[in-house]
Amino acid sequence: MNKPRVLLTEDSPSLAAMYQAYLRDESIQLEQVSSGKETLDYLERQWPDVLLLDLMLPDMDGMDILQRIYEQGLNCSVVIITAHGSVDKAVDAMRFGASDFLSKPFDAKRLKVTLANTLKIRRLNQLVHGAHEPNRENYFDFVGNSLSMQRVYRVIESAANSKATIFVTGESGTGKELCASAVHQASGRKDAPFIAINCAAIPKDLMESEIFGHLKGAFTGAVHERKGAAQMANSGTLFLDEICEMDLELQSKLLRFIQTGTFQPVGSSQTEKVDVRFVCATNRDPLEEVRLGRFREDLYYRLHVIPLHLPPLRERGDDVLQIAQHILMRISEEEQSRFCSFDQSAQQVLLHYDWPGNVRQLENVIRNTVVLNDGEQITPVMFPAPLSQVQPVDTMARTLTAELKSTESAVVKHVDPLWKQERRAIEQAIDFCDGNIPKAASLLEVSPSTLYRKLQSWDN
Ligand SMILES: Nc1ncnc2c1ncn2[C@@H]1O[C@H](COP(=O)(O)OP(=O)(O)OP(=O)(O)O)[C@@H](O)[C@H]1O
Repeated sequence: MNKPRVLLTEDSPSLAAMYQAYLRDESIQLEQVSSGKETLDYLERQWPDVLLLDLMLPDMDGMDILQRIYEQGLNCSVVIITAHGSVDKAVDAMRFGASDFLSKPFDAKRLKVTLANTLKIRRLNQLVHGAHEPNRENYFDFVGNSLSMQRVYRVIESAANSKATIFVTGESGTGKELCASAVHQASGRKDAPFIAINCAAIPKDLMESEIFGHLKGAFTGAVHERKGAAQMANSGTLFLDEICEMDLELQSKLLRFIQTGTFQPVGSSQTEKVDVRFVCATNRDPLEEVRLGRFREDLYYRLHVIPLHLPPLRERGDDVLQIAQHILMRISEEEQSRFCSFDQSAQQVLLHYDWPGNVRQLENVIRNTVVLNDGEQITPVMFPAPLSQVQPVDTMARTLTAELKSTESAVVKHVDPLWKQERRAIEQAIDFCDGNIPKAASLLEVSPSTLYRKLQSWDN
């Protein structure tokens, strides 16, 4: 299990060092920042489980930070640190959702107990919240109510309203773009544009202009000024699919854009600023790509704020049937076909196939079946290969039972006498040892003379 993440906002270096020393042995990931701006920057990128927030900051009032967390509904518990005796402030802070407060000066024990209590209450709240969370049959365009997908829906739901980047991983065809679109639709940005860019599909030379736009005449063929995805996604969400395929040079420009929100269209010396929420996705292992030098480490850490893994279809249990039915109805309508269900055996095939291409492959299989066949109910023979070669489980069970029965009857009907079985075993051992009788005898754990004697008796 991941250790809880705790952010300490304390501008005094000596106090920060002292609190860090107090918490050195706790099982937490502790990070520290020194100003209000650093805290807000951090919260844009990720949420700590607990924020230990000093209210007296050099550049802003800690209450403003607390208020922002409260208004944005960020899922982060806040313990405020107040100057000695400022009880009113503490009361105000509790009104804005602070979980607890620490009045300076406090000792190690007080800090540890407060933090432990806050984490405990947080865990309990999550449990209670989880228990009351409805199990969703669908979520935006997702179909499926498996446990693994409930977790995905929950992460999208809680992260949607923050600006933190969501990094979606998962095999090809698992619904990563669907996920990005759900994040957008669940967020306060839903009325602004959702712009998706596939970093693998656009030629390297055009990618920069695709993201940042270009001025007229910026390069050969740039006959008109053109807006890029960054400008089009202003106030909305920018989805960067297959992010690991992006050229390294462009990765550094993207990093700058993410850090500052500013960029220059190709051919322009003017800087533009936009407000964009990023979601990115890859079907590769991003850390492995970092290790291989194909994905910038700093960009990885900038983007990998809220990781979200989409499980492959084969790990979603019965979801495959619900998704298949949903897709069948859609495709039947598009193709004006009469198909409206799968028979029992076809359902068994769908459930037991491995789906290496996930939902996209399922879609292709269903379209192929609907287009090339006619009827109301899909049966296994209608499926294209390799599905048509998958034996439905009931057929598999019947075959297995038949095989077992034939083996049983073979045992019952053809029991060889012991001397025959012994002879067969000895002959096999001698064969195995290329006629070397002492060796065969040693494998059979008898003396060579026993073998010679038996061989002689069979000759007679
Ligand atoms: N749970 C689901 N319910 C219904 N349809 C789904 C589901 N998951 C994926 N799909 C559909 O499957 C297809 C593939 O989904 P999507 O393009 O989002 O996958 P992807 O992971 O982004 O693929 P790739 O890695 O190849 O880019 C889409 O048509 C999408 O609508």
